[in-house]
Amino acid sequence: MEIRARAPGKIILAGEHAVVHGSSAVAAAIDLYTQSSLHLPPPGDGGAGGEVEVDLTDSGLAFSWPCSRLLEALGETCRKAELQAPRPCSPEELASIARLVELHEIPEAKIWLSAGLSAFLYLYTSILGCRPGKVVVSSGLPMGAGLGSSAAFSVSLSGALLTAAGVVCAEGAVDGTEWRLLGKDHLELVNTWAFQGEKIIHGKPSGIDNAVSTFGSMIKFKKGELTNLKSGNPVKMLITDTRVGRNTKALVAGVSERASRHPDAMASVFHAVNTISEELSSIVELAATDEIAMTSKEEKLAELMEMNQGLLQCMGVSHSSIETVLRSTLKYNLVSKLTGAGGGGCVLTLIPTRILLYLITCVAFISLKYLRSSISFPFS
Ligand SMILES: Nc1ncnc2c1ncn2[C@@H]1O[C@H](COP(=O)(O)OP(=O)(O)O)[C@@H](O)[C@H]1O
Ligand SMILES: C[C@@](O)(CCOP(=O)(O)O)CC(=O)O
Ligand SMILES: [Mg+2]
Repeated sequence: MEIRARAPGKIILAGEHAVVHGSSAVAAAIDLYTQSSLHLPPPGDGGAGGEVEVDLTDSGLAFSWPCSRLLEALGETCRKAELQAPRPCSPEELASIARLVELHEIPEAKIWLSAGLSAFLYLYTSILGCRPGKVVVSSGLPMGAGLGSSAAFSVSLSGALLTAAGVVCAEGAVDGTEWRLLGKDHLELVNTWAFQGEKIIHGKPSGIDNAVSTFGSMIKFKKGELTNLKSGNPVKMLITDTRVGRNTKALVAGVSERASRHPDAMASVFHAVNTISEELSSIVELAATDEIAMTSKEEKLAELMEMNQGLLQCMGVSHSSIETVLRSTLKYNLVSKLTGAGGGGCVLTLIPTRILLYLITCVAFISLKYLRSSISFPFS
């Protein structure tokens, strides 16, 4: 039996980090996905002699554990958890999982994979028990770059595993693709499991990344509550990857440490971010029908993004590579902000309609010129 599930990455338009401390944030799914393909041998095949395998195709590494070894190390977990209400991974269980991951020598340059492997082992053994099987993971998302690869990994894995366990199943088709969607209740369950995976990778996630990866579209998120945002006119964003690697867990912990050193100052910063996210989400929802409204909507969005970036600098999560992108885009009067945990990773630049119209006019002018010269050429 083979089950395939995919989940998208995301951008955060406003509110990263502050959302961990209770502020609102706004995020949107993007069309880059992580896909998990689960292969299960027929029941009875492999048995106690079988293995649990994971093939991480993007990093070119594969790992496996004999089922008997997993059963010995995890005991209770391997008797399968209550699937409708996942329990958090206890520190003892996480330590046992970490020891299982350490059985493999992961190259130093790819040691960051160990958090993903721990999340994999937790999700697999909690949902399917110590049953043999193989998962092949592939992704179009850069890892550790702020586009939510950790959440897309946990969501796609949870989707495939819960489908195999028979507790969720796909319903309607996604327009124009070979993919089918899960119903609302099933998505809720996938989201709850994926959050447990994110906790293993991030330490203290807000839940926004797994929520937007599970439910898609554009959302406002505050203290676990999700509101779908209906955006009349889509805004265009350029995503620049600084290619500076960083780790969300460390950056989130750094902000919490700063908050405990300066509780009042940081509470004001988080409050300001909350106001920005609230205003941004209401602007997104304003149905812009004509050109003037769209322009003023973009101007407001740009200003809010600029203010949010300033507050992210206050939190200590910007980086010289991010500042370079900010300066470069500012030369063209374009506003940018980091997205995700910062410290490197990706930067968003709002591309206003005026620029798009300008580009379209340029392309039209060039093709017109080209047309003229190609027509006139034989006569000249
Ligand atoms: N396709 C994948 N295969 C294995 N691990 C993954 C994959 N995608 C994400 N991860 C795990 O998630 C981590 C990156 O998550 P994080 O630091 O939160 O950055 P982001 O979510 O912005 O990409 C990786 O170091 C790895 O442990
Ligand atoms: C910094 C944070 O707000 C977003 C992290 O996103 P990413 O892992 O950098 O894609 C953390 C969180 O909300 O869990
Ligand atoms: Mg992440």
